[in-house]
Amino acid sequence: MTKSKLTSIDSLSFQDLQGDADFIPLMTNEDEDAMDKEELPEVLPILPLRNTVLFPGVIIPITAGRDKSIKLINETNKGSKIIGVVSQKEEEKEEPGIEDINTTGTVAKILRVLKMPDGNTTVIIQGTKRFKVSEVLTSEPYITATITDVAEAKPAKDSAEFKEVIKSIRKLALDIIKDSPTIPTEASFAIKNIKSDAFLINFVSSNLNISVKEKQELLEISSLMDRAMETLKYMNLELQKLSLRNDIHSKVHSDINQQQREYFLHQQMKTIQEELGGSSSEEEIEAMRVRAKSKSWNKEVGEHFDKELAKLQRMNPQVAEYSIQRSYLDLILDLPWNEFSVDKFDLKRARKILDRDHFGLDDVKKRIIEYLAVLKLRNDMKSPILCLYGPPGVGKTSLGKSIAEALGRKYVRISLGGLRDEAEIRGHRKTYIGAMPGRIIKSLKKVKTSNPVFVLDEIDKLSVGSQGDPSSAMLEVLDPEQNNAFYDNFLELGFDLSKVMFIATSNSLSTIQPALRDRMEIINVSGYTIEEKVEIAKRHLLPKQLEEHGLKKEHLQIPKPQLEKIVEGYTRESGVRSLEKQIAKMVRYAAMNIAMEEEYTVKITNDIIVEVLGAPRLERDKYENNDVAGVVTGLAWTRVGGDILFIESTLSKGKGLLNMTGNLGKVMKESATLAMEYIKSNAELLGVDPEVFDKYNVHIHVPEGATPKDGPSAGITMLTSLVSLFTQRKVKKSIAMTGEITLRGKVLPVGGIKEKILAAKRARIKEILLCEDNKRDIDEIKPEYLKGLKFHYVKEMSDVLSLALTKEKVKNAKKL
Ligand SMILES: Nc1ncnc2c1ncn2[C@@H]1O[C@H](COP(=O)(O)OP(=O)(O)OP(=O)(O)O)[C@@H](O)[C@H]1O
Repeated sequence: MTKSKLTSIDSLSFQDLQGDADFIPLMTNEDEDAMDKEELPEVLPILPLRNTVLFPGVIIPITAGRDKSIKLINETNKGSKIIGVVSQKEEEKEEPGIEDINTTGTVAKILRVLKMPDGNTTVIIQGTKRFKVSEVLTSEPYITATITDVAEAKPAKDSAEFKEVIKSIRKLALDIIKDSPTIPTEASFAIKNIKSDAFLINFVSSNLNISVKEKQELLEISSLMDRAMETLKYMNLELQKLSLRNDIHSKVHSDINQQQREYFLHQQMKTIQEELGGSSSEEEIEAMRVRAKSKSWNKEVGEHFDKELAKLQRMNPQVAEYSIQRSYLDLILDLPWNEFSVDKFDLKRARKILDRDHFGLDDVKKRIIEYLAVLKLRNDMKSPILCLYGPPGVGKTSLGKSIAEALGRKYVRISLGGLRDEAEIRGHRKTYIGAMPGRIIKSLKKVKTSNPVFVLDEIDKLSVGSQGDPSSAMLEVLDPEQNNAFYDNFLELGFDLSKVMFIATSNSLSTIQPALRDRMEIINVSGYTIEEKVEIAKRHLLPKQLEEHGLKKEHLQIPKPQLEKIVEGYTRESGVRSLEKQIAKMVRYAAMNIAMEEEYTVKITNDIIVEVLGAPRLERDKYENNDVAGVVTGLAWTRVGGDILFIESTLSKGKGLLNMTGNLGKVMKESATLAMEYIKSNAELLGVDPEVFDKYNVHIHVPEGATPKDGPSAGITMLTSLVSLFTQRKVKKSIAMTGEITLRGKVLPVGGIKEKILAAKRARIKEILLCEDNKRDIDEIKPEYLKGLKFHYVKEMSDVLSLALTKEKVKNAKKL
């Protein structure tokens, strides 16, 4: 249906028509019949309509502009008010002749004539009956012609089919009105109120959105049923077109709606942010884009970044995800993709730096320089990862720092001690609350180059927890075949670690996962002798502490003997960490005196040492006398380096029970049982009365009961202690031993020799008993470490006993 083709000459809207109640003829079927029966005049003035067809019963306004039409209307309006209305065959014809008009038309009644301010005349006419032009009489001043009636074939009054068709027309008309965006909904009232079937057909036909030619064809159909069917066909078509258009419209509309909504919200957000004084998200995003241009990442990372940035742009800055996304993008921007520092491969300079920072450690330094040489020649980092292994405080971590300086690389360190969660290394997926990248990626972000010296401290203390196994993540980090694309869960991108120089440090090798250990080149950094410690204190620790406390070299003097006293009496360690603490105390003492302006230079004496550090804590002398049977010095290895230990045993009246105390582990207890059984089975050979075993209980104790002790290496010490006890023979002075025993009295080699030797030296031991197979370990130790020590290599327990025990009995020897 249309609103625009209702008029003959100019347009007048359907709405205008509906707006005036007079224009809706509330006709009934009876009115229609009466109209049909009306007598027609023989001759009628003929008014050609340019762009519409008038149907019987329908009221339309027409605007007459042509002279002929105005004249016809004016004259007829004064008289009969009846005219014949026909449509033109071609709209454009200004002066249509008889051949230019259709011969079937509608008789119309002039209802009202309105003179318009623009000079046009608007006439409201109502169709009554169809007619056919028989003969044109005049063409001037307007066309007149004789006409004939065109009978209308109406269906039978009770035709059910016709009734259904009418019903359909009414329903379709209502549907069309509902769907059409241009027809006002009031039109549905008109449709509902039309009582006459023929008028309904004509009214709808008149308003159909079809061409004049098609309307004319409808008018010419004489059978009302046929015309109704034809109208129905057009209506169906119209409804389909409308629903198609609505579909397209709603689709386009919803797209635009969503966009508009977002735009609107963004604008609001921007305003709020500006009000709050924060930088607007747009500026932030733009800044990121600018930064991204300067990055030298590869295409894949670039594309990923662009995608993620677009995601950020679509986000509402007020939601939590926005800040997660922003810090994610910041991380990508902060990471040093393909950014490297230039290596300094001057090996002489490197050696100088290592010597400047660390005293001694010649082997270690040599290994490091060799490593750097390989690096220089190959110029790729696919060489094994270094692992500095040794007791605490021997300078493993600080060596890493010196290596970085020697190479001209940045230095970064992470401590892996007690780390149980795999995510600490590999990061959490972004979807977790509080997700973060792992420590590797975080450190690289901090250090800002892709080739730093990366110290992984305490790699032996990685432990398997409920949150996965961090060692397996470490494997990926350290594997030269895989680490060129290390995947961090948070970063979601592979990062190239192949140019990073990893240096791990460890106190123990046994607790490092075997696969991890395989990937590393182990460099042993064993502890220091007393002399070395004194040198380290003099050259490094003291100057360092003076500087930290704001003092100058001349403010404090610690002579060598006093340094030695501090080392011996107040520290018991392989490294120098607690020595550094004791020196710090001395420096503080000097600082206090100088600040109180009592003296300018403080010279440390033995008395001052006792005043500041208290009485010496470590007095070994009480163990050094050999007046008691059953007390023997053993050598032990612990994670904190080598140490000496004492085995004491006593006899008491009883029934041959063996007691052990001193927090001993299973293996150590087994060693004691073994020693006991060996003595029992060789009693006579050893000069022991076999009856003693049933009359006495034996108690073995290893002092410092709070420290757990374990391992087989105290075997020969226990045996010597027990034989000394049963024979009441003296143990040689200043002798120490280490070695495992078998039931047959063989001595087996043990580990940790280097550390044990250093510990023995610290304890001023003179002679050491070892298994013959341990000789090769001794050969590897620098001769200066061995100065003042005598080694006895043994195979059998009998050798041990003859070397360790004197013939002499102890004072006050027991009679067994
Ligand atoms: N040979 C040395 N020369 C100079 N200073 C040293 C030497 N060895 C250790 N130090 C100093 O001792 C301190 C402790 O060293 P560092 O922290 O490197 O020990 P570490 O072996 O890494 O211990 P941990 O196993 O507990 O990590 C540092 O201040 C270091 O400079």
